[in-house]
Amino acid sequence: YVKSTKEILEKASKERYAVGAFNFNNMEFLQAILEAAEEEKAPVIVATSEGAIKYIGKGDIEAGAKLAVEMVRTYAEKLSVPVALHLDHGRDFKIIMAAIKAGYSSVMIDASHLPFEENLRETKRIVEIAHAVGISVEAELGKLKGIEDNVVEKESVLVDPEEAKVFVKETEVDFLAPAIGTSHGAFKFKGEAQLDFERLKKVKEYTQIPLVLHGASMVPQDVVKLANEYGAELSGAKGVPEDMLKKAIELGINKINTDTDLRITFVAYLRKILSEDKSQIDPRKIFGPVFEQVKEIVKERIRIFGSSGKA
Ligand SMILES: O=C(COP(=O)(O)O)NO
Ligand SMILES: [Ca+2]
Ligand code: NA
Ligand SMILES: [Zn+2]
Repeated sequence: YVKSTKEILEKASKERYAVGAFNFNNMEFLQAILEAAEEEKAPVIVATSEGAIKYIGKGDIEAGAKLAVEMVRTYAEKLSVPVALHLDHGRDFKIIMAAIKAGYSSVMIDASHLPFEENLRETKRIVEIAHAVGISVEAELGKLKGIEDNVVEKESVLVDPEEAKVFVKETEVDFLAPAIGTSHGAFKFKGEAQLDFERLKKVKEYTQIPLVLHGASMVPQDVVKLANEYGAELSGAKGVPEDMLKKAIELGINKINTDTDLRITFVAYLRKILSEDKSQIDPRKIFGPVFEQVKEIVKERIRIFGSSGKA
C-alpha cells in the first residue's frame, strides 16, 4: 500500500534500521524492487532522479512524473508492504513542482553544490512549499564525487556537523543526506573504502532526524566479474562494504540510496542471457530472468539494511 516517506523513515529512525531507496527508470526495475520488498515483508522507497522522469516521459516532465506516480500506485495498492515514491536529487524547481503536483510523497532538493547560505535558502524555499501541501523534503550537505546526473562534483567535501545543526533548525527539512565519503557510481574508492563515522555520529546527535546515505551501492565483485566475463569493462569497480553499511545504520542512517547495484546486476545477466540464448527474441523471455536477478539483489540489500519484516 502507499505510505508517506516521512512515516516510513521516522519509524526506521526510532527503531534504528534503514529502508532502501531504490532508483528506477522503467517498469521492470520498479516491478523487481516492489516484488523484493513484498517478499521481504519490508517497507520500501522507490525513487526517480530528474533524468528518470525525463526518460519515462520522453522529455515531457509532467507526463513522466504522472506515469511514475500511476505505475507505483497501481502496483503498490496490491502489496501488503508500505511503499513511498521519492524524487531523487531534485535541482530544477519546475521538476520538483511537477513531482509534488503529480503525487510524489517526498522530494529531495539537492543544492549541496552551492555555498552553505545558498543551499540553506533554496532548501528553506522548497520546504515551505512542500510542507504547505503535506510533502516531506530531503536535502544534502557536503558534496559527493561522481556524476549526480548533471553535476560532476570534483571534490568530495564532507559534511560539517555544526553546519548540519544550523541547517536543519533553520530549514525544518525532514531528512538530511550528510556527505561522509561515498560517491555515486561503480568506482567509489581509489584505495580502501573509508567513511567518516565520527561526522555521521555528530550529525545524528545534533539533528535527531532520519539521515540518508547516498552512493551506498556495494558493487558486488562476483556480479562485476560475471559482467566482465560477458564483455563488460567494469574493472576497478568498488563499492561500500557490508560492515560499513551496518555501522552507518547503527549510527543513524535510515534511508539508503541504491542504484548502481541494480544496474550492474541488470547488465551482467542481460549480457549472459543474450550470449547464451542466441535464438531468443521475446523480450519477456530475456527481461524475465534478468529482473529475477535484480529482485534478488534488492532482497539482499533489504536484509542487510535491517528492514526485512519491518512492514
Ligand atoms: O545515491 C544514489 C545511488 O548511489 P549508487 O550509485 O551508489 O547506487 N542515488 O541518489
Ligand atoms: Ca549534491
Ligand atoms: Na534522495
Ligand atoms: Zn544520490
